[in-house]
Amino acid sequence: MSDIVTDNHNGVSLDDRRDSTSGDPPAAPKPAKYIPPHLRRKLADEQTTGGGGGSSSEINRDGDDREHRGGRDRDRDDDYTNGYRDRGRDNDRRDMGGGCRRDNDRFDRGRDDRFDSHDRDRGFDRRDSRDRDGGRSRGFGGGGGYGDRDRFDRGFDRGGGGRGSSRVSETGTGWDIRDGRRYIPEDEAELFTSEGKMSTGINFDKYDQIPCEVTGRGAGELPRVESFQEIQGVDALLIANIKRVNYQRPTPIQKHSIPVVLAERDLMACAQTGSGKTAAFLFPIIAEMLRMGPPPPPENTRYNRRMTYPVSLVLAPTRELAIQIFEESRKFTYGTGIRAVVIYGGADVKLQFRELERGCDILVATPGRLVDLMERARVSLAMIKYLVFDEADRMLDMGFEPQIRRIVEQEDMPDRGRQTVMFSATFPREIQRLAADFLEDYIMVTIGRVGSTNEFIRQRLQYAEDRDKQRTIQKILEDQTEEGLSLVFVETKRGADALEHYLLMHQFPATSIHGDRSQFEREEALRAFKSGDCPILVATDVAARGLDIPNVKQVINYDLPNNIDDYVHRIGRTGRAGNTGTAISFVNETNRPILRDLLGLLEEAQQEVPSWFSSMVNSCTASFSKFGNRFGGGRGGGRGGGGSRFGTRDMRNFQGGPQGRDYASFSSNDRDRDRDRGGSSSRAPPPRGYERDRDMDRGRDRIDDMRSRDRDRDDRPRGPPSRGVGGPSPRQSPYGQADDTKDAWDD
Ligand SMILES: Nc1ncnc2c1ncn2[C@@H]1O[C@H](COP(=O)(O)OP(=O)(O)OP(=O)(O)O)[C@@H](O)[C@H]1O
Repeated sequence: MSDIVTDNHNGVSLDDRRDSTSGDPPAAPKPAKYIPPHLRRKLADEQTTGGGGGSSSEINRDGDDREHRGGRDRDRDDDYTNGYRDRGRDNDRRDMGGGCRRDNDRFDRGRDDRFDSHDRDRGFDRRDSRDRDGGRSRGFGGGGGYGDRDRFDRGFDRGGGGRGSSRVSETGTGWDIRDGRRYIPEDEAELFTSEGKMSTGINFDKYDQIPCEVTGRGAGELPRVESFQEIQGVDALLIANIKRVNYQRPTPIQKHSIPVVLAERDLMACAQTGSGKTAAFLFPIIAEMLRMGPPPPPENTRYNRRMTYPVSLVLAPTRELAIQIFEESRKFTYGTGIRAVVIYGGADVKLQFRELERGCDILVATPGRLVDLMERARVSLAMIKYLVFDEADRMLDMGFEPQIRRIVEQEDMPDRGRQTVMFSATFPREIQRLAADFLEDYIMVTIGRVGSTNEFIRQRLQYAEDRDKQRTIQKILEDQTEEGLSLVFVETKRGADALEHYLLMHQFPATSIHGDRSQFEREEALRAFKSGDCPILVATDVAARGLDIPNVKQVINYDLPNNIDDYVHRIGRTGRAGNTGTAISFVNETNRPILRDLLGLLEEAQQEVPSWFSSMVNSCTASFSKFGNRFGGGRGGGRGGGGSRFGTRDMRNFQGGPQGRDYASFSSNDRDRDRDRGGSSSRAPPPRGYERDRDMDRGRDRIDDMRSRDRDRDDRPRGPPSRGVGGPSPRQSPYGQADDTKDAWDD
């Protein structure tokens, strides 16, 4: 196929043009003819039947169209000769001259050098990684079942760039001319700036020691990837971007998830905080988008210029997380022509309209704003091929389930041919139920125990009555010797304002982020925190999930959350990408709902458990132990005791459901690839016991809801009032010995 691409249709092949650049702009002004993916097969057929000339002329005709067109398109080209776009183009030229871009060059014949002898030994063949024919040329050597794909079956690539497909694709991918859009190259230096970038820590290699489990039909046959470069069929542009972000090798969640998505399977993936889940879904999705090329314009509909048809949709619970995923998408799609857009509430909707109108292939959205724009007929989900739920449990927690169900089930999103993936560090049971509705015959990848914390975070407890907390945090911040950022979590918005004020009054450079602050203020607070201008950020749970901020050295739970999953996510803002960090939690009797789970979590992570805390847990939780883990278990996680009972695993394996016959389990420990016994490819029926669990969970949800209903929207004080003057000093626990009188639960 590459022969066809580089065939000389007008005297200058793309190879010639790019190889001859060596940093200089191409000498020949006459454009080389890019053959859109959808025409290549046709051209190949015609060439083999002696009709190559015809095709050639067809391509030339396209080229002539371009040369002779006037009006709007000509204006478009003129745009590229000045200002910002000119700068972007210079970047492109510079890139083409050497460095990454040389590697990156789509038609660089030296690209196979990437497949070193090691790769060859491992049985990876040296096929053209840019083979856009898809079809049967893919695979991991060992056979991951990739070879049966045919993009033509899936309706992609028949129309190439859609409207405007007669234009020449500058990136060579066809995405940059999808929908007749104008391609505006990103500024590489700005995008890949090392400022504020997370570097991997000393523990990065330890991720490989964490046990993993892969379950689901055919789990044992899925390969795992050891390096990004060895994956066949991945576009060199994407590999170059992986180099730019300086990812040397995949993390375990990436090793196991990437092949699942590439194999067109639905996926539920769970791995510890900061272990690289974002790239675990972005990388394979973008790889697939590049391989498939842009889809044709929607059929049987009058094309609505103002309507956007993204191919991938990433849903995230909070605005800041959506922005972060969008920024990552921009990096991974750099130079590919694929356009990512982010939409979220609280921001100017007109600006978001404009961004969408410039073209949108990957849409990152918060559910509320997405529904809003769908109602305004600005976004259609009719062409969604990849659907990602990041931190899906948090979306449910925030009450977004109706919006999510509407987006997935009641609008125009295709049910067939769609791939759905869910990622989180915690997977309470209600999210596994949602998965049963949205995911089809999915693979579940679990790295470590679901909902566990990593051992790089040193977890400490500090007994503090509510009335003593301000003094306690002041002392901690004063005693802090290590440089770095401190993230302080509080329960309510009012509490955030109050603590920020207190800290500022005591000369601590603090800022805050919560739901009552304007979007501008939220983004500004994050910027000041990341840059170190305000190294103390007081936050509600809006900052608990997903945020990846380098140099956060300590997380302080000024108010502990009500459930252990939130605790896991909060402390996961430190100790990321193999770095170390500290989490300090203020504890007192009002934290009863989480105490037992917290004890189990600390023991599991081999953290020091102060004896006063063990006593307190026994004392505070004894009287309601008869309710089992009513409040424990992280919204249904069923923890309540520690050890191996912790966590929610693949429900299909636990409920005596179909898995006994149909589902396989692959674990990094036993590597038993023979356990897959075949199985149906239809949606998994609800496991036995599902209805009963649902009822139990509904009850539990109601209780949790009552306790945590919109902690970020509701300023009601939580828990009993603090004791009067004369209580224990801030740094002293009353639990020197077990106190059996403190066991009443006054819910
Ligand atoms: N293969 C890799 N090599 C080096 N760094 C990586 C790799 N993958 C991800 N990272 C970096 O690790 C950090 C954490 O990644 P990411 O934010 O995706 O974690 P996460 O698992 O989604 O965390 P959370 O559960 O908190 O959302 C990021 O700074 C990311 O750039």
